[in-house]
Amino acid sequence: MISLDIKKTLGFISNDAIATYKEPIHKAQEALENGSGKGSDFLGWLHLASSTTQEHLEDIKATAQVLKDNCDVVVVAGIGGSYLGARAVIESLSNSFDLRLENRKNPIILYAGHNISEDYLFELLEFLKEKRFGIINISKSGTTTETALAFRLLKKQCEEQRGKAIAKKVIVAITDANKGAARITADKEGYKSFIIPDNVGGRFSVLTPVGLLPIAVAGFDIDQLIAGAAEMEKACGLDVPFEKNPAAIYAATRNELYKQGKKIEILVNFTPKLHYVSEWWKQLYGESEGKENKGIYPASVDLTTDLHSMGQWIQEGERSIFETVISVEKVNHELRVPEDKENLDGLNYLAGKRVDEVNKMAELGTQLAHVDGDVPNLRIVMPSLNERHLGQLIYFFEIACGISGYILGVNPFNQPGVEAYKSNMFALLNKPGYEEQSKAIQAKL
Ligand SMILES: O=P(O)(O)OC[C@H]1O[C@H](O)[C@H](O)[C@@H](O)[C@@H]1O
Repeated sequence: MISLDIKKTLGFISNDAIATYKEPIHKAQEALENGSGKGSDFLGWLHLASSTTQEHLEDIKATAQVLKDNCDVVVVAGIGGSYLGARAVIESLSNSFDLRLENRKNPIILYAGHNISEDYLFELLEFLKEKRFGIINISKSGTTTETALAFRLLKKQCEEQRGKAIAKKVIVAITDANKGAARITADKEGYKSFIIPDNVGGRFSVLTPVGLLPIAVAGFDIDQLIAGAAEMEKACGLDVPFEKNPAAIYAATRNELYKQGKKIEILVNFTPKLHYVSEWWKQLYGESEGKENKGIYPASVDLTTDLHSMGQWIQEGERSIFETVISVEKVNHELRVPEDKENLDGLNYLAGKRVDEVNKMAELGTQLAHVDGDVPNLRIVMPSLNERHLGQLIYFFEIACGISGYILGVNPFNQPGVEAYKSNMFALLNKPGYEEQSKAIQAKL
């Protein structure tokens, strides 16, 4: 089971200060459970894992099998909550050189619809030429421009390359039950489709087919992922005492640090496999808390890589940061530093040691240095990187986010600010219906 260690924050905030959150956090938890808080239309994620049926998982696995049988490459088209969760799990569990592996059992997973780069899309379509590829088109609203644009291009190429009949088999839609262009297209074309429940917002949707289908196509165990999340649901339940509830302690600690002027939380890992877990986490916390002119700014670094770029700032820059380190206890492979007779590099003092031992000492040394540099450190310990622990981590962050947002006093389940760039873009592109905004924006240029 993953666990949380906040000892290295206690030189900055006191246990007593954390204890003052006991009552408000209990109230926040009750509000989540009873649906009496802000944004209560979007609490479908709260008991999603424990209420997921085997039948639902089998349906997803069967669809994944169709894609596996018929595709060498599957493109996941989606943005924000419609791709980050899947990518976080897939990249955590995949071989670091997955794209280069031959004799594959599972399709290569590629991503699109998360940018509007012409070069990216051109090069993707070039790569897909003559490949047996399929598409998972993911959009809760079914109207997101980035995703719709990529899907239009991908669908055309898939149909031209593989024929309409096969295209219909290898294109799957994950979207709203009734609304949006993605739903209309899926129904008209007869694609297999999955529904994103109304009451699950994009950034909380990784344990719906949004995350589960791509993860299953990539060959990972979605039963274990859901089982892990359900375990964490129990560990963070309303009946668990405050001191024993990791999500409550995380929410309390980060809110207290924020109150003490620590405005930026940096999520830290020591393995590049977790890079997209940080990207997923940034959306989860950024969109949930960053509103009404408040909210901790969620940032991330990959270490030790970024110690050689951002390390200086973290050690000695403005003291407005704290870190949450995700520490993986046991790595999956064993590699020891070889003895070298000449020892030209002076590394013989490490001979015989596991590479991970070196990494762990880098981690410990970094933590101590940063704490000495006045950067409070939280530590989330993952026993190992597998589906079960990732499921636990996902739910831990989700429930802590709901609680934390309520403590902050915001609605953690909306994202009104995201619309501003969209309406400007539509106005600039003269989208029908935006005539007034088009005129107004032209006057600003
Ligand atoms: O799933 P979609 O409706 O396409 O939305 C994709 C993403 O973009 C939106 O603008 C929101 O800010 C995100 O919360 C969402 O995850």
